[in-house]
Amino acid sequence: MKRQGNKVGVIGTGFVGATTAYTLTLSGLVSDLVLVDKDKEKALGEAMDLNHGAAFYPSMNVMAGEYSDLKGSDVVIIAAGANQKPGETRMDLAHKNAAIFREIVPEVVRNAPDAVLLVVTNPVDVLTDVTMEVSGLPFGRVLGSGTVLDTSRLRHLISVHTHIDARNIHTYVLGEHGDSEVVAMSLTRLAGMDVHTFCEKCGRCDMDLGTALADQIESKVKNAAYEIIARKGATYYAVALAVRRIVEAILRDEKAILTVSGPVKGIFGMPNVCLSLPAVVGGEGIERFVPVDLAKDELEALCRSAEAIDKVIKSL
Ligand SMILES: NC(=O)C1=CN([C@@H]2O[C@H](COP(=O)(O)OP(=O)(O)OC[C@H]3O[C@@H](n4cnc5c(N)ncnc54)[C@H](O)[C@@H]3O)[C@@H](O)[C@H]2O)C=CC1
Ligand SMILES: CC(=O)C(=O)O
Repeated sequence: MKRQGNKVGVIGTGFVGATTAYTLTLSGLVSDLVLVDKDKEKALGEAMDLNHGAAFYPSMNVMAGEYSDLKGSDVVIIAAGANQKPGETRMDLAHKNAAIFREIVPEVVRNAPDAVLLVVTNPVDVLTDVTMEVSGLPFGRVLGSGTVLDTSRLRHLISVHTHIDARNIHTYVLGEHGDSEVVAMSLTRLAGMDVHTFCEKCGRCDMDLGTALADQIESKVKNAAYEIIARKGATYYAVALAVRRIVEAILRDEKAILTVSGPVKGIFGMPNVCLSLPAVVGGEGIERFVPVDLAKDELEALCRSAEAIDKVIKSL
């Protein structure tokens, strides 16, 4: 009998995987959620805890399982592997997490050959590349959460300074989800206006978004993960919400524009790596990237970001 509704798998039920599972239970998007972790007791404990809230969220089956339980999944989220310790960069995780992905991805594809694979583990761009290579899936069916989180951080910070709802701020962080990412201030729009025009016309902001403030915001976006990890050891709430949003765009075939990570071969003369550009996301994952007009310095920074990712991929 055909299953009614959507089935999602989460591989890795640490801080990120478990919090993502929690956001999905609240979302009403999913009918079947399967949690897989090499630590089976951890996955089982998370499934039990989520099931005990079943009286308070829309009906769904949550189970801890094996890879074979992923059969029929529409989306499989991979959040397994090492996270950053204070002082570590995301790229420092590349070798150990690539080795983990070479174990996980064949199991996922064997059991859920029709699923869209959504990579969250860091370094997310490098591992999206590894997942594409190991899975052999076509363009779009493998995507990384990329800079959807960073873009949300940027929208929040602009919101704080302009007193405008973050959901009404259009802006993008592009490139690597990591140290070389590009805060594309030139693309920022509020009510159709660039930030300077908006601040001039609005007159109610406590500060104009001038260059000094834009630099401060850029630095805060880039250092956000380090700041949080130094204080509480890991980041997970905002990324889980970002992943929930990507899953929503896929399951509802939304054609939403999101800065997910995927292969950018042929765009701006960049090497063929995975990184984030605004992309149209629907039922089959990434449908296409949207060409954007960047300022010259942003385009140069984006190309440097692609080269930084390429260097790490070539070192694997
Ligand atoms: N893309 C993004 O925006 C973000 C990515 N992350 C990344 O997500 C990843 C997970 O972070 P946390 O949940 O904080 O780590 P964590 O250490 O809390 O959880 C990792 C989980 O992966 C499991 N695992 C390890 N090897 C496995 C394998 N071979 N098969 C199945 N499960 C396995 C572990 O048992 C553990 O439960 C890290 O790489 C982290 O850097 C974290 C925040 C944001
Ligand atoms: C850990 C990480 O990648 C982040 O919070 O951005």
